[in-house]
Amino acid sequence: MPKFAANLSMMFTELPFLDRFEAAAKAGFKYVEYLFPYDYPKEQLKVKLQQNGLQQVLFNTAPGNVQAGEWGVSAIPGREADSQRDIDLALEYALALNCPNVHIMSGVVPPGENYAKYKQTFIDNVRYAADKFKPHGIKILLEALSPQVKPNYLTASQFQTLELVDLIDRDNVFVQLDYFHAQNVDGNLSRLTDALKGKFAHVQIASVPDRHEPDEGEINYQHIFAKLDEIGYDGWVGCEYNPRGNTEDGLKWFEQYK
Ligand SMILES: O=C(O)C(=O)[C@H](O)CO
Ligand SMILES: [Mg+2]
Repeated sequence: MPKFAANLSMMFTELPFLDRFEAAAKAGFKYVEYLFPYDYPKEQLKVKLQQNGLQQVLFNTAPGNVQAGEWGVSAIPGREADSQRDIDLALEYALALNCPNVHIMSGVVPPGENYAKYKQTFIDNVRYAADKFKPHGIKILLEALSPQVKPNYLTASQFQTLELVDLIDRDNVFVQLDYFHAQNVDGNLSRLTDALKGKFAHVQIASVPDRHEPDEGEINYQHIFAKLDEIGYDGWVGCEYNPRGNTEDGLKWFEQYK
């Protein structure tokens, strides 16, 4: 049975961020993920996790200057120092929060820029991170984002991310398989899951096309969850969706998995 993690950046947004931990625990979650921890001291987040009996399973490196259109800097040529600073900070948080996975955000490649240069910059920066995280047993995750959500992100297809994982060639670097983006770009989700078997170490879910609860839309998540069990996937499944309304009211799909 999948181990579900509440995504506190998207779920329970009726509440201030720090109150979402308790809400997730009360709703029956044992695991949480969220985009960025950096607005809060790590000690404060650690207490929230402990108080509510939760394990943090994922967060991301810092996004850079979001107002200026950045969504990660690790692929941007000339920003290597910023990338390494973000990676070092992520490692500090991961150690303090005992978090087993960190997603390294690549960034956007503006049209007309030299794609190969961005790709190589990302490969170099992820290798830096992989070697720093390895002694601590922390996995690095790379994600493809569909153009509907983030146009011109370094990778849109799961297969582009898989190629990067192979080129980076470090045994603690994996694909973060977000089925919402995968359905938008690649489709054929059962075969895709087989093709990525052993190469992904975290999953995220949401309905397509509306990115709501996994009980509507064009993806049959009952089938996907059975597929993940069938291939022996033992990582977490992050609920990275925008609730249709009140978060708790939308959690009927989760009843059978508590
Ligand atoms: O947007 C997503 O799907 C994510 O998982 C990232 O963490 C942020 O882009
Ligand atoms: Mg995702």
